[in-house]
Formats: sequence, structure tokens, C-alpha cells
Amino acid sequence: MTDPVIETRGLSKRFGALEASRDVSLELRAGEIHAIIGPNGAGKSTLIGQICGGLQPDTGQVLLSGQDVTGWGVAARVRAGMARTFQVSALAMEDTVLQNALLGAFGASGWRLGFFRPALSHSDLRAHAMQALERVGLAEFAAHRTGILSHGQRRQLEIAIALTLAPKAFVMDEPMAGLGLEGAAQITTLLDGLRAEAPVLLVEHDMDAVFALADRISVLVYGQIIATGTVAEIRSDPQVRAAYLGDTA
Ligand SMILES: Nc1ncnc2c1ncn2[C@@H]1O[C@H](COP(=O)(O)OP(=O)(O)OP(=O)(O)O)[C@@H](O)[C@H]1O
Repeated sequence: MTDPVIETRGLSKRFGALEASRDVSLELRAGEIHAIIGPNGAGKSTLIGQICGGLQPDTGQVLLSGQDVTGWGVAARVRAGMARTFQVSALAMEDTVLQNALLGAFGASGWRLGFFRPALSHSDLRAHAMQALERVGLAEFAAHRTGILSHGQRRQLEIAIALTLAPKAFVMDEPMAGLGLEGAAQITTLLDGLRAEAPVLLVEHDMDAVFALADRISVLVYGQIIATGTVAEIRSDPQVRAAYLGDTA
């Protein structure tokens, strides 16, 4: 069997007396959307932080395509193919939609930031960035200021930026947060097609989206994975229903 695209082995992280991650081992496999769900404070963000490199685990490892990246910083992991989209928007609102998308394409090309301005007219990078905007349905807004985009469209743009990195894996922290029904439905459709490009590790509170999208779900409670399985397995797991899902299953 091929290596998982992302793998964590026995991750543990303490904040004082609090064990925010307890021996967390999980795999993100090629072609899948793997959702991580759990109550507030269960340790989802702490886990994502360790996977993406913002937080160092006390013990355990993070592997990307079989390579141990535990000691690597965020930027090195992004360059190696781990594309994270954030809960909080980090877009340059005064720049155009295309300029924001170009920043990703530009990073993916391995060029240094000082070359950014010339890169704006570089036809290959522009084409690559435009392709990503088309993919997420934002091509018609390319020349518009990013600040005029709706909340949902900003999420689409963040996904376009991640796409321009041609990642090995997407790591998404609550992409549905703050979106209305229509926005959430749009992002759900987008993510549904995204797994063909690269697998998605998805932290999400919106259970409709999780149940619609996930190939597998891991349930985190008090820093520990209490179950991993398909949607049907997780929905019918008595331990999961008691700890988290309750009536929503
Ligand atoms: N830097 C920190 N210092 C101390 N405690 C922290 C720190 N970061 C997180 N925690 C604690 O660790 C636990 C896990 O928090 P975390 O944010 O990872 O949970 P979460 O599942 O992402 O929650 P939510 O769904 O509300 O985003 C919480 O009890 C939180 O208060």
C-alpha cells in the first residue's frame, strides 16, 4: 500500500495540566476527504496546528508522503505540498482577486517575494492563477478588489490560492464557518470535486457538510480520537452519539 499523504503518529501536546492532544494517530489517504469532528475545546485546532507546523508536539510525529516533517516550520511544509486554508481570512483586501491568487501561484513557482511585481505580468503564472479562479468560480471577479467579495466568495478565493500551490494535501479549518446555507452549499460542491486533485483533511462543525462530504470521519474528544470510520459507522457508533453527535446523527 502507498504511504498516506499525511500521517500523524502518537501526537501528544500539553498546555500545563491540560492534555490537548493525547496519542493522536491518523491517516489522510489519497483521494479522500477525512473529517475531524468533536465538541468545542476537543483539541481540533491544536491537532491542525501540529500537522501544519505552527505548534510543535511534545511527542509523536507528522509525516507527509512518508517523510518525517515534525521538525519543519509552516513555510517548509507548505513548500512540500501541505496547503492550509484558514478559519480567519488572511486575504489582501485592497488587492485584486487575481493578485491574491497570484501570490499563491508565485509561491508555488519558488520565486522570491522581490519578484512579485514582475510576476504580475508573467503569463504562465497569470494563466495558472486564472485557472484556479475559474476552478472555484471566481474568474469573472479577477480584476475586482478583493474587499468587495462576499464572505463565501472569500472562502472560494482562499481555496483558489491553495489550489495554485498544486498541493499534495489540503488542510481546512472550518471552511463553512460563518456562511449561510447557500454559501455552505457552494463550498460543499467545491470541496466535493477537490478530493480528485488532492485529499482534504477537514475540520468542520457543520454536520450536514461533514456527512455529505466525508469518506472517513475521526471523532476527537478530550484530545483523543475515540473513533474513525465511514459516515455510516460514525453515525451509528453509540460511543460517538453519547459523546458528541446526540440527536444530530
Ligand atoms: N496556547 C494554549 N495555551 C493553553 N491552552 C490552550 C492553548 N491552545 C488551546 N488550549 C486549550 O486546549 C484545548 C483544546 O483547544 P482547541 O482550540 O485545540 O480545541 P478545538 O477542538 O479546536 O475547539 P473549537 O471547536 O472551539 O475551535 C482547550 O481546552 C483550549 O482551551
